[in-house]
Order: sequence, then structure tokens, then C-alpha cells
Amino acid sequence: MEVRLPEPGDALTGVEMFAGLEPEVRQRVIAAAVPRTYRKGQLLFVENDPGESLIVLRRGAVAVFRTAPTGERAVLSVIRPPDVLGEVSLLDASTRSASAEAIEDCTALALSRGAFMELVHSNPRILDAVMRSLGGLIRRLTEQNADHVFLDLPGRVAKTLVRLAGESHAPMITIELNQSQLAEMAGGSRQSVNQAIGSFASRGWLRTEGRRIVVTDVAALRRRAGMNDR
Ligand SMILES: Nc1ncnc2c1ncn2[C@@H]1O[C@@H]2COP(=O)(O)O[C@H]2[C@H]1O
Repeated sequence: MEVRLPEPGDALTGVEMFAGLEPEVRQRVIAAAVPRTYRKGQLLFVENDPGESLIVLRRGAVAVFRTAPTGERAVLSVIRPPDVLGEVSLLDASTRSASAEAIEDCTALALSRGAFMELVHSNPRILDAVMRSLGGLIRRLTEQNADHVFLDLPGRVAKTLVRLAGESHAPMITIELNQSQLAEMAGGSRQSVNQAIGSFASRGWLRTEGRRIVVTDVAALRRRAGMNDR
């Protein structure tokens, strides 16, 4: 009888950027990284801070956002494990391109710029993953730009909800997000986002429960967002 042993796991398990590393190198990365915890609502860093470390998110969720001079926020992305953040300013040796806030209690590993660059130089294979990650970011930005040109606000709200629902095929998907956060992500005023949510709710595509949105018809939202059927 075949006995399956549990997959060996470590603090970098599932993190694509470090997937191709030899076990000894992985252990060196883990030893060089500093564990961090962030409470919900805590800022990890602010736009224009010096970029000093790569953050490997292990638990929780982080919103990446830019702030307008009026104080208004635009959420660019929500990062979840096993994603990393903070790679842009390390690679262009510049300041943080956006701010980041824990939207759930988080645990993470922080790898200093020096340790990350040394790793990249001694393990060129990492460059493949770094390039893939930058390619993915550019692709997302291109899509976000196109959405702002081609989709109306309800379309962007629908698309944001579909993205947050992820790959789940469950008949009901609960998204822990209030309507202000949704407005920051979809790029619209709270009032117009509320109207879009009200109209989706009246068609039976979702319902709101306090700070949650329960999506009941992802396919309808996908169609409203102009996305292909799966
Ligand atoms: N538009 C975006 N979508 C997703 N992530 C982003 C976006 N812009 C910046 N980031 C991430 O947010 C981080 C902000 O700090 P960095 O510039 O060091 O690295 C950035 C990326 O990891």
C-alpha cells in the first residue's frame, strides 16, 4: 500500500517567487527574513517611503492604495497569501509606489532589499519569477486602464466583485467588504456604488448583510462586467 507523506511545508510554501529555490537557499532566505505582524487597520508602509523590504504575506489581507490630495483613496489591489508585495521599489531602487494597509490581522516575513538583491544575483532563476510577477502587474494595470475607459461604474463594481469572488464555484460567495471599500476599489463615489449594489440586489445577483456582500449569481455579474463566460 502506498503511504503518502504530508507535503513538506515551510514559511515560503506556495510563494511563486521562491518556488524554484534549492532547499538550502530557501532555508537561508527564511533565516534572513524577519517575522512581522500587523493588526487590522495598521499601515505596512506609505507611498513614497523608502523601499526597504519585500513583504511575503503569510496570513491576512492587505489593501494597496493611492491617496489623492483630497484624502480620497483608490484601492489598486487586495493582496492575499501567498502573494508578495513591495517588489517594485526594490527593483527600481526607488520609493514605494503605493501605500499598504492591513485589512485583516496579518502575519508576514520581511526580506531586506540587500538580502533580496543578493538572492537575485546568486540565483538568476529567481529572475524568471520576478519577471512573471512584473508581467502580471503590468497586465493588471492594462486591464484596469481599459476598464476605466470601456466600463461604466456598475460594470466596474460587477468586475470588482467577480475578482474578489476569485475562482470559487460555490453557489454563494461571501465577500467581507463594506460599500466604502468597494467604492475605493471600483473607482466611484460611495453613493453611486450603493446604487449599483441596490440594482444588483433587486435583480437577485447579491444581497448585503451588514459589512458583507453575499454574491448569489457570479455568472450574472460576469456578464454585467463584459467578461467571457467560463
Ligand atoms: N496597481 C497595482 N496593483 C497591485 N499591486 C500594486 C500596484 N501598484 C503597486 N503595487 C504593489 O504595492 C507595492 C507598493 O510598494 P512598492 O512600490 O515597493 O511595490 C508595490 C507593489 O508590490
